[in-house]
Amino acid sequence: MSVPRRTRVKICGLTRAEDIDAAVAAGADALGFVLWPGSKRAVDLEHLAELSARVPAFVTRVGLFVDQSPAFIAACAPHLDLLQFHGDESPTFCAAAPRPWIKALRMRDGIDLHAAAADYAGARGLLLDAYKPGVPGGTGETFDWARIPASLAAPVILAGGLTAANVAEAIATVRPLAVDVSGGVELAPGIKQAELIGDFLRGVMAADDRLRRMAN
Ligand SMILES: O=C(O)c1ccccc1NCC(=O)[C@H](O)[C@H](O)COP(=O)(O)O
Repeated sequence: MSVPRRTRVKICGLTRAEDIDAAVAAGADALGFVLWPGSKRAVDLEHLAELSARVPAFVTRVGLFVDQSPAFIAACAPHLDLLQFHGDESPTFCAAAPRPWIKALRMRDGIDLHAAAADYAGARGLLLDAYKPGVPGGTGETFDWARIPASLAAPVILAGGLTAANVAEAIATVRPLAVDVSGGVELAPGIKQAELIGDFLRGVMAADDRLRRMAN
């Protein structure tokens, strides 16, 4: 009988060395750095280089962009392992990326996830996030996880308003490849709290353990 895989965890919106250390120590699989200057969690290229150098092997460094130039993305790429396109980037734009990439899709009413999965077939995953008009991401809001079809032909990274309190239900509902959190583990935008990060990772591990017990 197959054993449910471990749910991967991305901690996003990191701006401080101590928060990188806390996320790595808690067992995060990926760390997200927001390169979009309109975010309160944004880092610039120089800061990215400094923070990226602190990330150990086997932890994925994710750079997050919103409709930014290929030249800027190329300048950031040496410090990143994975690109997250969080704007209206076309499949052609994404396919030209200098690194493996994931596409963020904001769950606005009427979105056709099957069509999007076909359009962005080159993505290493689809990050499904809450939709809030005028706010590209980091909303701190959830969406109806039941809207995600189990048959979606793409690895799902679930995002949007996740916390230690709701992540188990999110995993049981969606059974995503990974979960992504930003606001749910911070005291203020870009300022993470180690205890909240630990609580979140423990919530993910408890959810996975429960699914394993159910499978046996
Ligand atoms: O985090 C931001 O400030 C942000 C700004 C603009 C585009 C995307 C942004 N974050 C993308 C992420 O991957 C977040 O982790 C995701 O939206 C979930 O955020 P939250 O609801 O706060 O957990």
